[in-house]
Amino acid sequence: MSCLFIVGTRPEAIKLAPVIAALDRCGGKAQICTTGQHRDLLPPILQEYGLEADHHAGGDNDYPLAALQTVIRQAQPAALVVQGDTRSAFLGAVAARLESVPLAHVEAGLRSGSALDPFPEEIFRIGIGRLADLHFAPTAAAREHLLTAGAAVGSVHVTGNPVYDAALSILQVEPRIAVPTRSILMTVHRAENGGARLQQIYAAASDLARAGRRVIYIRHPRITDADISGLVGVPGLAVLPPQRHRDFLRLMTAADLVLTDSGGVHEEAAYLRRPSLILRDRTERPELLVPGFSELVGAETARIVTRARTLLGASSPLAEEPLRDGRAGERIAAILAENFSICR
Ligand SMILES: CC(=O)N[C@@H]1[C@@H](OP(=O)(O)OP(=O)(O)OC[C@H]2O[C@@H](n3ccc(=O)[nH]c3=O)[C@H](O)[C@@H]2O)O[C@H](CO)[C@@H](O)[C@@H]1O
Repeated sequence: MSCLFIVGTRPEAIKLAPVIAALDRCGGKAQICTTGQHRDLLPPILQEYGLEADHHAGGDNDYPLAALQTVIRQAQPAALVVQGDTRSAFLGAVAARLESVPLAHVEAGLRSGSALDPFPEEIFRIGIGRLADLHFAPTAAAREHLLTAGAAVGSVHVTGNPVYDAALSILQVEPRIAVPTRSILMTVHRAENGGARLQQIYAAASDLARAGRRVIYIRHPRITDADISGLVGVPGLAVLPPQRHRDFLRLMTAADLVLTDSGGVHEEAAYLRRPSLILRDRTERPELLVPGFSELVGAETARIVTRARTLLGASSPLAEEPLRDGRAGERIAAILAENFSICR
């Protein structure tokens, strides 16, 4: 018997790679199904983690529900595994239910407190939470959210988040990038940070660069040339294409501050003990916020610049977290194996 993993985006690949590797170590079979969601970002990350797709549900269709159902019928898995809050994960969850295949959710139970922010991710998370049979919650708080929403006690397992396993393993691999010091590393791509908000964030980055900080902005495919036209020629500000995970984490390790609206990057900044400003109005990861070290700042230029100056180079007050031990993938794989007789 096998588990079928839906992997539509870069972060799903990063966070599921440790689970797939752990299943592999116990002799279990994992099948991987990609979708067309991150057409450009996904292949290099799969390659970096030594993963190969067994199935593809997508083509030109952005909403590949029927294609996912066809893949499930071909693959005949004992269970389907989705991760996080992407469109691929949500459609995978719906397809599993329509095909009467048990559904497991990795990174279950995160909640921002508003069904529409982050949009559309919170809708997808809540929806998957209603559909899943097994929930792998990264924290005790996530478990509580699931129980409050009516999940059965025995269906929720607090496992930690495999994002930390991935960081631990990929940082063992030799980087291929020159890493500047005294820098600010920035990523922005959430749907809610478009238009005027994006330009406010860019204005803050430009101010910090002009004041003598080296700002490294890693561009996401969602960002257009027109979006970044105002950043061209700003002294001290470099716009780089998406990086391999090992290189991106090296840039983060050397940075004095991380500016981001990405949930995964927020988690990694906490893990690597780098101060961070979260360019959002809400987060589903409140446990990572610490005044003076990791703060929610929204998208207003003056506030970002002021808080950045305060947090630059701050040292970490975070305690060691028992579940950030690089073994979340193992814990999840063991529960999958036990429930679905996957491992020999
Ligand atoms: C609302 C929200 O926050 N939802 C999240 C969303 O993911 P995200 O917003 O965290 O996604 P991104 O920012 O695209 O990826 C981040 C990963 O990419 C790596 N990276 C980055 C730049 C680069 O040049 N090279 C890299 O390797 C980086 O280190 C990190 O690991 O969906 C996930 C899946 O369901 C969820 O888990 C997660 O809650």
